[in-house]
Amino acid sequence: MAKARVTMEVGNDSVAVITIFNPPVNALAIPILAGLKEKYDEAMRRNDVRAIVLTGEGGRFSGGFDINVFEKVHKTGDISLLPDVSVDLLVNRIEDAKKPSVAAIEGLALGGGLELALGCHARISTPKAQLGLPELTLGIIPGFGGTQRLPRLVGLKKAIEMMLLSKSMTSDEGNKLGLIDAIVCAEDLLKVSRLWALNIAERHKPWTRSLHKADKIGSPPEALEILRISRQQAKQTARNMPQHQACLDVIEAGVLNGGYHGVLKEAKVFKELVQSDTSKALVHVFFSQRITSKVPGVTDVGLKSRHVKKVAVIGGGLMGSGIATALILGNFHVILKEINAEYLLKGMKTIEGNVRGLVTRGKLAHEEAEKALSMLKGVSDYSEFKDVDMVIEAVVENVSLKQTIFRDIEEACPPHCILATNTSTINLDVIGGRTAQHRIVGAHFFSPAHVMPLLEIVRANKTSAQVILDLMTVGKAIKKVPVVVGNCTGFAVNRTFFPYTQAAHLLVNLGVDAFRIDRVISNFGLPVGPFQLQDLAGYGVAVAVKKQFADAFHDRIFLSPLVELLIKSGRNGKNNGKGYYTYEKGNKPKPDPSVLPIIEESRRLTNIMPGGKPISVSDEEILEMVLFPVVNEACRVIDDGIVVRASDLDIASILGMSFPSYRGGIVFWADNVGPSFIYRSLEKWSDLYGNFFKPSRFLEERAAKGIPLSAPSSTPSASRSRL
Ligand SMILES: C[C@H](O)CC(=O)SCCNC(=O)CCNC(=O)[C@H](O)C(C)(C)COP(=O)(O)OP(=O)(O)OC[C@H]1O[C@@H](n2cnc3c(N)ncnc32)[C@H](O)[C@@H]1OP(=O)(O)O
Repeated sequence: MAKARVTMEVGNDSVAVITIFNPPVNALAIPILAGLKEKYDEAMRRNDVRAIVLTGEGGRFSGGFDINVFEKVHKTGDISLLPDVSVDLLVNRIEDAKKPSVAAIEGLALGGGLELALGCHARISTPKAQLGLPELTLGIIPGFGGTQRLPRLVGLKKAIEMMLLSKSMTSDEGNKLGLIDAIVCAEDLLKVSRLWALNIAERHKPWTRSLHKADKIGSPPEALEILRISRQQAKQTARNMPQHQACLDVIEAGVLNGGYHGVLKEAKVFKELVQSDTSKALVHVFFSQRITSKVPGVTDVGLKSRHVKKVAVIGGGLMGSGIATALILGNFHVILKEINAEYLLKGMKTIEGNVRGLVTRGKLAHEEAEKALSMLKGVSDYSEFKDVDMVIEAVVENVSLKQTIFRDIEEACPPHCILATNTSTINLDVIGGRTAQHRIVGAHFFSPAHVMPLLEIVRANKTSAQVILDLMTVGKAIKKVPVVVGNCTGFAVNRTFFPYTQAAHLLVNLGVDAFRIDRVISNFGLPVGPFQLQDLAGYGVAVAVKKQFADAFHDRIFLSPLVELLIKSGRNGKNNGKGYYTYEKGNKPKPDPSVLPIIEESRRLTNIMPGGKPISVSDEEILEMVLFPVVNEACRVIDDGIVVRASDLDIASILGMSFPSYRGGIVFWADNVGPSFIYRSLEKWSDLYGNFFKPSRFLEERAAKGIPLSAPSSTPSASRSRL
């Protein structure tokens, strides 16, 4: 690969074009920043340069500061690896220079990339460029002056929204708000930018130093009110994360004491946050998410994905209609099959509702919705299956029904057609039976399928690499993050998190309050606790899943009768408005005290409270007793080779189970807590409360040797891997 560099060319018009070259996103790596300083110094020195145009090679301005540097800081603890850019380059060399700069933006300008552009005296962009400051998603704040200059260009409210929600804007919107001075086609970008730069030099166009602008941030009382409201909102939406409040503090410093003061404070806070646990976790997530698309034996063997145009979805229930929605939104022709006209109509209506709901919430344009719906066709037999490229079966979790369907579709579909099942727990080898095994694959979506970002792609013994690659491509096209996993009961995510609900039930039967457990877990950062989650999923799912796991992992199951007792008493969770909580339209779910006698009945039946008395545990112990068994199962999943690498399980836990991303995922979090502590705790509880807590061999080994759970195994993976 060509070396990262910054070039400068001076034209006959006396404009120096400084270009960043660091594919694929022109990240601002240390040598790039050094190159920029050097070229700016040269441009200032040279008498034949009157103005500067700053741009990026290859259709992208810049994706921001090189995130690899943060990773290095996290690994070494050496904060001096971060260069001084904000004052040294942005303020001194660009903004306060005696020659004007114009940013010529194509494709994207994100993070430090946009901040470079903000330091310039004008910005010209191509249509549809993506402009944003997504630093908070990395646990940090903008560090090259973005917290100060963006509010001064687009207004405080908009800038706060862009930074706190990491929401980018298009050049069109930027143009309306004052971030972008002109929009031109890519062919004209440099020509117009050069002229613009010269016009600034000749004072025909304004020489704007955005750090010194004050007209868009309002009076201090107005600004402080906006900041107060934003702080309140961030308290609700960004619990347990320091960067949101820190960002608002830094903005406030600039509002009250001037932009330059704000820049200095920003630089200080930026460095502190880079060293925070949140940043370590979120940078880990950034790279781990990208590495999921590298699957040994699939993406490194020279295969090209085949073109999938038409997909059949079997089953128009909650999952099937969600999957069909995601597919039509991704521009795939979809055939939805149901067993009769009534069910079909219901499925089609759900899909329509999903799509129109996006329009109502402003997430989809009306025309896009109409186009998506035109890609959908409902059928009640297999006659239309003769030219489909992929089938995704999404019927109820019934083994014999699924086996029949797979026999039928093998006959009805063309030989190249991929045969996928959306089962969430059933072993693929059981479903497929004698079906052409190389074509069978698991396409495990998470509910609601058109919203949740994870697609677990399950590779059975004989699934071909081509089929995996094709499904990965389809997954990406419908904006999912595909994670390829091996075949076993529950696959990677549900298997890992099965002990989560089990542990919660065990604790309740030991006398701990169910609502307290839910509170502890949601304070930790999961959106809802295990009992509310059970309410949301419906108890039918809980019963079916328990059976699957009891069959597969009988050595570590806790059989609580509680869900069956709830069903017997006429409860079915959110579905019928009655679960552990009560559900009324427009109100938050409320703990239902009338569930307590049912819980008592369960305790009486299991009779596991030591001495018949509830155990006494702290909130911290509750958290550990629920999550350490999950870590324990994660260890088995890693040890069995169900995931390619431990970090895949981090991404799967975040995107499939809503494990808080700022804790880095289940394995990353466990390594932070310490395998040895987790091992000792599980061992203690297994002595007290039984086999459910028994530490796995993998955890025991790692704890004894002091090796992180995420470290690659020394055993050759080929002997163990199910992938
Ligand atoms: C001081 C400053 O305020 C601090 C900062 O600037 S922090 C950085 C802020 N910028 C960001 O957060 C943007 C991060 N990047 C992205 O969102 C996306 O990569 C993108 C929208 C730029 C491109 O997306 P897409 O085309 O799908 O490509 P994607 O697969 O994500 O990335 C391509 C490669 O570029 C790398 N990359 C992307 N942005 C990078 C960055 N800022 N630094 C280092 N590497 C980066 C990715 O790791 C990936 O590497 P790989 O091919 O080895 O896996």
